[in-house]
Amino acid sequence: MDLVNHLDGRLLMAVPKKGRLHDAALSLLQGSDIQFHRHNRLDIALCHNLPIALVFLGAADIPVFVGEGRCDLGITGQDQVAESRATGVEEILELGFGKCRLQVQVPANSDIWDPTKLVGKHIVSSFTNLATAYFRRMEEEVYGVEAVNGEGGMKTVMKYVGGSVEAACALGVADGIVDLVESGETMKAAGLMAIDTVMETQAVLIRSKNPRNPDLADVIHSRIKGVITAKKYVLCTYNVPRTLLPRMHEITPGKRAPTITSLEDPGWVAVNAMVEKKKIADVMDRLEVAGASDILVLQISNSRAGKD
Ligand SMILES: Nc1ncnc2c1ncn2[C@@H]1O[C@H](COP(=O)(O)OP(=O)(O)OP(=O)(O)O)[C@@H](O)[C@H]1O
Ligand SMILES: O=P(O)(O)OC[C@H]1O[C@H](OP(=O)(O)OP(=O)(O)O)[C@H](O)[C@@H]1O
Repeated sequence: MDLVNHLDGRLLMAVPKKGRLHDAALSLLQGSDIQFHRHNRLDIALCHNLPIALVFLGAADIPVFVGEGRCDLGITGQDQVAESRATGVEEILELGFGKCRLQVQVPANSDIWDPTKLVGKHIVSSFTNLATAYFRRMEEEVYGVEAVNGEGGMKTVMKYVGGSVEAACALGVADGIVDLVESGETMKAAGLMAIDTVMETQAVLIRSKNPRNPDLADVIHSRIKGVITAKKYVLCTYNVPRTLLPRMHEITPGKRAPTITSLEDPGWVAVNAMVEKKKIADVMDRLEVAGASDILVLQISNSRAGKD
């Protein structure tokens, strides 16, 4: 198949080809009804039902390709967007997965508790741009802005390593590292402890500032937002005497406002309201105490809200 000719006029969407973000990104595409078949070993897949092609790339390369306008949309980590320093990229939607922290770590048995104590020492990271900017701030704290901008500041030595960054301290290559932490298991297993957070990150939908087909980019944005909202919320429905509505409104304000429907029984109403999944148990307890009955919780399989 002549893929290059088939790409003509299609919106190009970059997706992580492996790693932590891959599965969740594919699940979002599936929920958004972006249908494709990826041929064995091919990093480009044409969609059957939309004029889109998916481009499977490393998470770190995605902001670069989108920033240069070679791809129009992309899914990657906020950490990768910041590290890439890509200026042609807009972060348009936080996706709620791939949540972790980029942290400064040192050997757990070291007496370094303050990151300024690492100034002038050896640091290893896969995020050398973010780590360099961070240690520049530390150097400014220690030596003052003028000294660091002039020749006086002692430079922290930054070394790039593409993977297994946690091994650097044990190998004697680094005094500290800057790497991602989620559960902390990897850090603990490597005998390290975190002493500061450089940034919090999660997966994000990014868009080129000049997409090939802005209308289609908007449609995909909207579909993905619908899937995210559906995953985040449930629909809570219950019956309640109309007189109790003000209190109910406080407990279930809904996303915009709850829907109130009259019941055959005069004086009673039915209420429908979207509630964040993580709060639903507490909300049900409070509704019951406040006098609601017939409380039901329904999963939302997809959603589309108006503009915020
Ligand atoms: N433990 C984690 N928990 C949650 N999200 C993570 C975690 N580790 C990484 N991420 C997110 O996933 C992104 C990709 O990290 P991952 O380790 O999967 O790299 P990768 O795709 O294998 O890339 P590489 O080609 O550098 O190996 C990170 O930039 C970060 O946003
Ligand atoms: O705090 P934790 O839950 O242990 O997660 C942190 C680890 O996850 C990431 O690596 P990943 O396992 O994706 O593999 P990689 O080193 O090949 O990137 C990251 O680079 C850390 O090493």
